[in-house]
Amino acid sequence: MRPTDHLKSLCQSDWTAATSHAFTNDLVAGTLAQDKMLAYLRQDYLFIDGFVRLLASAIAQAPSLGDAIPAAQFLGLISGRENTYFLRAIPALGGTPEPPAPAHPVTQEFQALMAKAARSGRYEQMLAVLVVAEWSYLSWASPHADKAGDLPFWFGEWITLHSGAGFEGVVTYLRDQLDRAWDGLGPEDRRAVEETFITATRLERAFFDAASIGYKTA
Ligand SMILES: Cc1ncc(CN)c(N)n1
Repeated sequence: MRPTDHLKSLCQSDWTAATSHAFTNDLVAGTLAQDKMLAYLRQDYLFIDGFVRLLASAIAQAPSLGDAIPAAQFLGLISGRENTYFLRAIPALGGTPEPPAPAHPVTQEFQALMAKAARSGRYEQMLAVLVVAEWSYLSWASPHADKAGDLPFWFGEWITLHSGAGFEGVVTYLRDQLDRAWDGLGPEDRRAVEETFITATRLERAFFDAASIGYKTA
C-alpha cells in the first residue's frame, strides 16, 4: 500500500466525513445559505494565510530544485487566482476581506498545526498537512466539476479551484513527495507523520462542521 493510502486508512471515518460533508453537498448543489458561505470564506482566508507560509516552508525544505518547482508553481496559483477569488467572493457575498474575521477555535487550531509544521524544519511534517488539505478538497470537489459553470461564481469557482487536471497534478505531486519522504523515515518519525496526518484530517472535518452551523459556539 502507498504510504499516503496507509495514512488515510488510519483516519478513514474523519476522511469520509470531511470529503462527503453536508456543507460541501449543499455548496455543489447551490443550496448553501450565502451567509454560511461568507462566514466560511472569511475563516478560510485566515487558513490561507498560514497555508501560504507552510507551502513556502516546504519549498525551502524540498530536497532539490526539481522537487521544489511544482510547489512553487502551486504557491503562485494560491497567491494569484485563489487569492483574487477570495477578494471578489467575500464582497459579492456582502462582506469585507479586511479587517480579518476573528479566528474561530477550529481555525486557530489549524493555524497552530500549520505553524508548528512550518517551524519544525521537517519536510515530511509540512507535507502531511499539505497532502491532507489538498487531497481532501480534490476528493469532495472533483466529482462535481461539471456543475461549476451553472452555479454563482462564489460556489462554482471554489469547485473549479479544487478540481481538474491541474489540481489533480498538484495532489499527485504532493502525495509522491510524501510517499518518497516516508520511505526514508525511521519508526519514530513515521509515527509523528501519522499523528499530524490524523490531526489535520480531524481538523478538515471540524472546519466543515463549524461552517455548517455558522460558527456558533455552544
Ligand atoms: C481548511 C481548508 N483546507 C483545505 C483547503 C484547500 N486549499 C482550504 N482552502 N481550506
